[in-house]
Amino acid sequence: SHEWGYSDHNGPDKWCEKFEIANGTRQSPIDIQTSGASYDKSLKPLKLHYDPSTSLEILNNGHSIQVTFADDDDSSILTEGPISGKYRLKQFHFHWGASDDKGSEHTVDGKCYPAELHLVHWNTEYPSFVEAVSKPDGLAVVGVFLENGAENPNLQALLDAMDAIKFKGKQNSFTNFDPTVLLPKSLDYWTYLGSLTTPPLYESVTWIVCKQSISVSSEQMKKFRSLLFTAEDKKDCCMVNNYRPPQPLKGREVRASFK
Ligand SMILES: CCN[C@H]1CN(CCOCC)S(=O)(=O)c2sc(S(N)(=O)=O)cc21
Ligand SMILES: [Zn+2]
Repeated sequence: SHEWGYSDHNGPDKWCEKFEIANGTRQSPIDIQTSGASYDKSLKPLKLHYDPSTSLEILNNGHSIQVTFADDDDSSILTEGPISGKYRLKQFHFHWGASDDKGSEHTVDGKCYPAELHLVHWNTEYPSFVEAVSKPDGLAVVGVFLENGAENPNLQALLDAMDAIKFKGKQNSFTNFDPTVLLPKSLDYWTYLGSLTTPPLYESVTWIVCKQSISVSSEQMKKFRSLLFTAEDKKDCCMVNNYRPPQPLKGREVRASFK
């Protein structure tokens, strides 16, 4: 089938042809206009407890690089913050640009970052991830901006694993990785109700976007850009610009956990 992607012929402007919800009322990402975000003192600090023994594999799924986690118990969970109940970590992945001036999905007062990390969690109120993924309160995704700066040693394990999964469909074991090392010092966040930023674009995500970024060097960004959208038997197409641009806010409220 005519698979969605990020090129002119199958990219974000075309997704509405197969996924009508692309023009829905709670689509993501958005531009976070800091002046429009209201401080909500009832918002709790984020509580993230990750067990490194739940990390399983690193995968090139043809859209991004993704690390998947065992989610058959509550070892790696997100609680508190803007959510009620417990959400289990399922996977994390990234979005990035062809150059350092773009690549993030969310923007802050119009500022783009070179990359954005998404930690995807599902609501254990539902029996499984697949059940949760399409429910209005099914997912909670923590977004972390990667900002140009010093080399980030905490990305090294990921970067070293990339050589072996250059092509779409490649995966390798990726055990004992603690995603906590990818979080910024401050867990101050903005939160709003949105969607998956890729097809099927389900409006099922409570977005939790960290105000503080983590660093990535230009050299490290070049490593992300050495990945391919394409499989080994196809013509090479560099995995870059795998981000959806900001979508209309349509009257939604964006709350801040900080003053
Ligand atoms: C490439 C497909 N990306 C999807 C895959 N999943 C959804 C589909 O699941 C079907 C059972 S997902 O819930 O893991 C997920 S979260 C995000 S994002 N960028 O909004 O954090 C995208 C996606
Ligand atoms: Zn994402």
